[in-house]
Amino acid sequence: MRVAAAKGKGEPAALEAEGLWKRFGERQVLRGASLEVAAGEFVALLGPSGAGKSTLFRCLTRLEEPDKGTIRIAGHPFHDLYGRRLADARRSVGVVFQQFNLVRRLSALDNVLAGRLATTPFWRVALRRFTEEDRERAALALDRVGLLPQAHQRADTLSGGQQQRVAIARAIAQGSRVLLADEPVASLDPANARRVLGLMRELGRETGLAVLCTLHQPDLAHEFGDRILRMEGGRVVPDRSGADFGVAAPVGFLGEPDYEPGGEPEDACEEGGRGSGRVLALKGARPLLR
Ligand SMILES: Nc1ncnc2c1ncn2[C@@H]1O[C@H](COP(=O)(O)OP(=O)(O)OP(=O)(O)O)[C@@H](O)[C@H]1O
Repeated sequence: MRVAAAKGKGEPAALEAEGLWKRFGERQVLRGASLEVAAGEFVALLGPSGAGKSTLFRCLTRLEEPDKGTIRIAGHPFHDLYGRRLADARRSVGVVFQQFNLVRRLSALDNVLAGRLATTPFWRVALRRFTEEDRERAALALDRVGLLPQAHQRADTLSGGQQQRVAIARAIAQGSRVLLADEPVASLDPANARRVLGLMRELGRETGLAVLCTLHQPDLAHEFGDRILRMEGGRVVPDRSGADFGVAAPVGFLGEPDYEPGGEPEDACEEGGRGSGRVLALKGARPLLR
């Protein structure tokens, strides 16, 4: 079974994993985990502690090698790349972790510039001579997450929420098509958690960034997710707990309709493409299965 994204006809998913298996010693953690995330979609992944969410994420970035299975980014195979080609392709996948993954003693701007490393010759990095274009791109990304005034502030003096926003800016600056966020709000207070999740969702809608985000709080998953999946028995399955929360429509519909006023949700759904996942969710908050 594959948990499919709502996307346009013939359009590849931004992220597609199929049949991922991963074993650590006697412990079979992934047992054929499959999922898709469409461009612009925010998919929340729930699951109890130890279910294998972080393992899945590490496999999706190839920080951990899956024993079996395929991974595609925008339709291009990612699972069989090595060396320079893997490093280049990794730029397409931004990451935000629970433990703020910034270089603590570097400024916010330098941390965002680090996202440009894959495209910058080594001598430029060694001499910290980034091009004007790199600097402008990094500054624009910081501006987008509301942190331009903190550009020269050391990362370890920023609040937790600000650090996560820097990590998001780094993904924007490196031109990622997919953002993998592994419990990005676990260490944040509720207001900051909502701000970070809201930012990721907005970016998806503005730029087509596909977001896969693990969460421990089902209420946040229901508030922000266009679709909600769950890790169970080493596989990814649709989350069935929506009814528990009385979820009918995702917040995007309540606050930011993205189809023609007066148009039927079903019309938008038939059209497919960006945004159709959200409208599809209106038809019952049920993910597509194929
Ligand atoms: N490198 C490793 N070596 C051995 N076992 C591992 C390794 N990484 C993960 N595991 C095991 O795999 C299982 C899944 O761990 P994982 O961190 O993926 O779960 P999780 O769903 O992310 O949990 P949590 O929500 O608590 O972060 C656990 O039993 C864990 O001990």
